[in-house]
Amino acid sequence: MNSLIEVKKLRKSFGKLDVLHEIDLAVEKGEVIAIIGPSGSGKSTFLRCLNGLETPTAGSIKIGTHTLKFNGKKPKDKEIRSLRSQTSMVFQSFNLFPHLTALQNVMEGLVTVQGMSKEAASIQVKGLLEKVGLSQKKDAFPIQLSGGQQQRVAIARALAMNPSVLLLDEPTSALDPELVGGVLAIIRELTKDKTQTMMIVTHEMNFARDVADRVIFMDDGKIIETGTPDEVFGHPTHARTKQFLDQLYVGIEKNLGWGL
Ligand SMILES: Nc1ncnc2c1ncn2[C@@H]1O[C@H](COP(=O)(O)OP(=O)(O)OP(=O)(O)O)[C@@H](O)[C@H]1O
Repeated sequence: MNSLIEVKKLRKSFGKLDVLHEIDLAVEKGEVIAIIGPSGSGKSTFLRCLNGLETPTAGSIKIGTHTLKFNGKKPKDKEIRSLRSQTSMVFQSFNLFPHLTALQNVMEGLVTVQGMSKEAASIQVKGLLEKVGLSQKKDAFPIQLSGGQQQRVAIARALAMNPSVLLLDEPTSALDPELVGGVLAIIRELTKDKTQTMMIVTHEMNFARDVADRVIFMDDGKIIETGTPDEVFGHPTHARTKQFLDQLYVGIEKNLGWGL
């Protein structure tokens, strides 16, 4: 079958540090994938490779009809742009432009990357601010918004580009605990119509269990186990997955707040 995303033998090293080891993965259109795993296992690096923020050392990435092969050399700007045009990323730390309002932040890519007029862009994105519950805040600057509201603007901004795949890198990790639920609720809503392909790196296990079609457990730069949420959380087959989940459960028993 022709999958929307096909990653083959993807490797990434930073100098002598091998961070991703031959990752193979196919993702179907409309699939919601949650990527879990210990700190430093390469989850963010993997997402960053998918949208061209990091250049893989070897392997290939196909998204839609574009395939990029990596051989240690810097890819052409045109090739990177082709990856970027199909992916939008939501970062842990929002990364909004401080001098632009919420509405202007959401419009920015349409105007500067896609060359749309400001009038047309503002009409197109108004519905998106509504979707993330922020139409009342369209003229607010990031500093006037809570972290949760800023992240919701960042989600609207990512959606504005109409990406083939939405990449979310620990979207609630930088938020105060009371703001996490609101942002997760927005993402949960987005997963409901099963049209937007999404890959979400998260430490929120309950959330992953709820929204994902498939959970991927990464450790040490490899995909160790993949399956439905019930399979991975309920009946993990690999010892490392079990150990990781057991550690989380011990964390909860000690009330360390792992978001389960
Ligand atoms: N730009 C970089 N230069 C050098 N090493 C890096 C760079 N980015 C990441 N690394 C290293 O790559 C490894 C994987 O990091 P990565 O952030 O992908 O892990 P992660 O699973 O997302 O971790 P976390 O859950 O803590 O965010 C780590 O050892 C990290 O220090």
